[in-house]
Amino acid sequence: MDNQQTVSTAGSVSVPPASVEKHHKYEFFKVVQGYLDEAARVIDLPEYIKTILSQPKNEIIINFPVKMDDGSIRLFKGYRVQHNNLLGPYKGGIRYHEGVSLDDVKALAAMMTWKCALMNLPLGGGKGGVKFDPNKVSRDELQRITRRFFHALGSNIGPDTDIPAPDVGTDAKAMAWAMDTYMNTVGSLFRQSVKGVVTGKPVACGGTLGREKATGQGLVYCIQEWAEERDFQLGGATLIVQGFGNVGSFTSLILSRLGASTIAVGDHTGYLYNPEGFNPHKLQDYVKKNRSIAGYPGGKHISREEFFKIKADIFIPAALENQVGIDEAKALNVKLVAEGANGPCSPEGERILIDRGIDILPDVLANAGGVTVSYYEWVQNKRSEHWTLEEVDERLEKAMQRAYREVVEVARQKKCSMRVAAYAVALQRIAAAYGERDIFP
Ligand SMILES: NC(=O)C1=CN([C@@H]2O[C@H](COP(=O)(O)OP(=O)(O)OC[C@H]3O[C@@H](n4cnc5c(N)ncnc54)[C@H](O)[C@@H]3O)[C@@H](O)[C@H]2O)C=CC1
Ligand SMILES: O=C(O)CCC(=O)C(=O)O
Repeated sequence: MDNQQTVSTAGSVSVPPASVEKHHKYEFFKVVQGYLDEAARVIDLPEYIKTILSQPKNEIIINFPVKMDDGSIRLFKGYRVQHNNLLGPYKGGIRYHEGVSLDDVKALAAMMTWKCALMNLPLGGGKGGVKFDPNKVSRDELQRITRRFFHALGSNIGPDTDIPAPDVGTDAKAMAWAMDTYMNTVGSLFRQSVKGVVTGKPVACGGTLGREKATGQGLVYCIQEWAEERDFQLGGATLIVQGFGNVGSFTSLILSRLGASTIAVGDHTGYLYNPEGFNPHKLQDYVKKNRSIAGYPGGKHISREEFFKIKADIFIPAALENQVGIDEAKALNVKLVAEGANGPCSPEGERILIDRGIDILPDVLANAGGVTVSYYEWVQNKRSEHWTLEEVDERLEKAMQRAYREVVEVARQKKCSMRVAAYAVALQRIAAAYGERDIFP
């Protein structure tokens, strides 16, 4: 295969040439590093640990060719960033999106390190992505892109090395292709069945019950904790939801069972408003068939600006990073922003929300249900077990409640934001592990 790989391993092996990435307008990795700095100050993190965590361990960039339906060969750029594996194998999703860049993937990989540590999972942080628009390729092309990418990743991933999962633009089907590719290449060398090389697989090929809805389910458990603390009734509450893919649609659906209604939704094609509330089942089915909310009957078309001004109780950002900047934060007319997406609020946006008294459930806590159930899937694969949905949900509920309460307690003690507190809890766990190892004798 005609693949080019650039692998850098901090402190050893090869140092890659200076990044050829175009300078990204929103420097997501810098933003995440800013939160790391803040949390490090709050807990007095030893400087050497901050130094180690300030860059990922490995940044893998792969240019790989794929045959398209018209017979042409197109070159794709894929990334896998392995941020830290102190607590366990690298873990994190694979994103297919036209905007994917090394900077984004680095930021998202670092966030996986904090998320797994916060949830007390024996996993580290990683993230991957391929830069293309999955809505503009056929199903067959999507399969060939996935198989070529995972073939090229080769033994850089593995059930005890680095375990990918779905993220924006990927789903259970993509994970089935990924697992099959791995099993027929690297896996076959060891003659081993290695289902645990990816999570978020279809249940029929080793996935767990409850993973598809897990991020939305975890977000709802978190929102329920917030509601209980505030004596806020979710029955009758109103939501606005940006992004109606996996996370947005399941959050809307699960909250509807608690009596909350989604009155506005938006995605990459536009925004819709329905003061009577959308039917989340019907809308989810429509999006599964049509790949977007475009053309869905029963809602009034509104602009993005109008969407952010709608009066509601809760805003669920479930699309991409940097969606709530200064203007959106000034416009939002809600009590709570529950971050389903990773990095939806810019630091400036967050500051304005806090000043306006709007609560924020930060991403590394709020959307950690996905990776937590991915961990359950990995454990089931290792033990050759099948857990019931009730067992998965019960464990997830307890895990989210524990993490929520821990973060609230640190935020109270240290008088810091929930986000900084979430980072602080994660960093304390990482610092304890580094401390015990005496890595610089
Ligand atoms: N899938 C998972 O288990 C987890 C996902 N997340 C995060 O949640 C967010 C959403 O992920 P998924 O639901 O998995 O992806 P998805 O691909 O299923 O859905 C993404 C949604 O965002 C919308 N979108 C894309 N660009 C947009 C734009 N410019 N403006 C408005 N909407 C736009 C899409 O139309 C789609 O509705 C991402 O930030 C992801 O990293 C976080 C934890 C786990
Ligand atoms: O389930 C996983 O391993 C990854 C989830 C993920 O990518 C995320 O939490 O952002």
